[in-house]
Amino acid sequence: MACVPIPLPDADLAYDPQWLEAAAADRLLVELRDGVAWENHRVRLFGREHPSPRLSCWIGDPDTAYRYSGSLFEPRPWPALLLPLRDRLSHELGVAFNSVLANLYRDGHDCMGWHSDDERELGAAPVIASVSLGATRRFVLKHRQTPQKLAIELPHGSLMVMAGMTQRHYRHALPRTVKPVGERINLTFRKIHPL
Ligand SMILES: O=C(O)CCC(=O)C(=O)O
Ligand SMILES: [Fe+2]
Repeated sequence: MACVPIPLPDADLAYDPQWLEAAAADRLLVELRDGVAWENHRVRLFGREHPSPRLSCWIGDPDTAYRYSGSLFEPRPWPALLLPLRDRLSHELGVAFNSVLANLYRDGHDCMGWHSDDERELGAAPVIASVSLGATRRFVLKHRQTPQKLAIELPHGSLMVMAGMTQRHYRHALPRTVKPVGERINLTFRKIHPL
């Protein structure tokens, strides 16, 4: 299966429901869950710090420190198992990805609130390649100015690419769910331009 465009005004989205073969996705899920130094990053909301409702790890080349939600994250070195993934994405998308934010959603309570990946160090029109593993969760996008919305279920082994003006015009989120869902790991590969 190859990436197909998802039509959405003012956005540039492509999606492959089965970018990874099932066996490769299974292995990656287990190895990342057990091998990544998961941390509970703190996020600032209305001037107050809170533990974020998920576990995370910022991974990348040594010059990819990332300022996010009021904190500066120094990258952890690349685990060997992510290198073939990074190289395949860089090749397929023509982007020299140098970092990845890994998130672990332990169950349906874990989530990510509305945001755009529009930090200055990502540049004006970032390509963000999002690989999902484990439980299927709903990913939602909402236009900043119009009622335009999109919801898509991201299954095990899928790839969602956000490019062009997507971050400028849309926010996205991974909502909480009351359905009983298992663990999910999401990897968002990025290219940081050191400032
Ligand atoms: O978990 C997801 O699918 C979204 C993650 C995300 O938006 C991010 O890491 O910036
Ligand atoms: Fe994001």
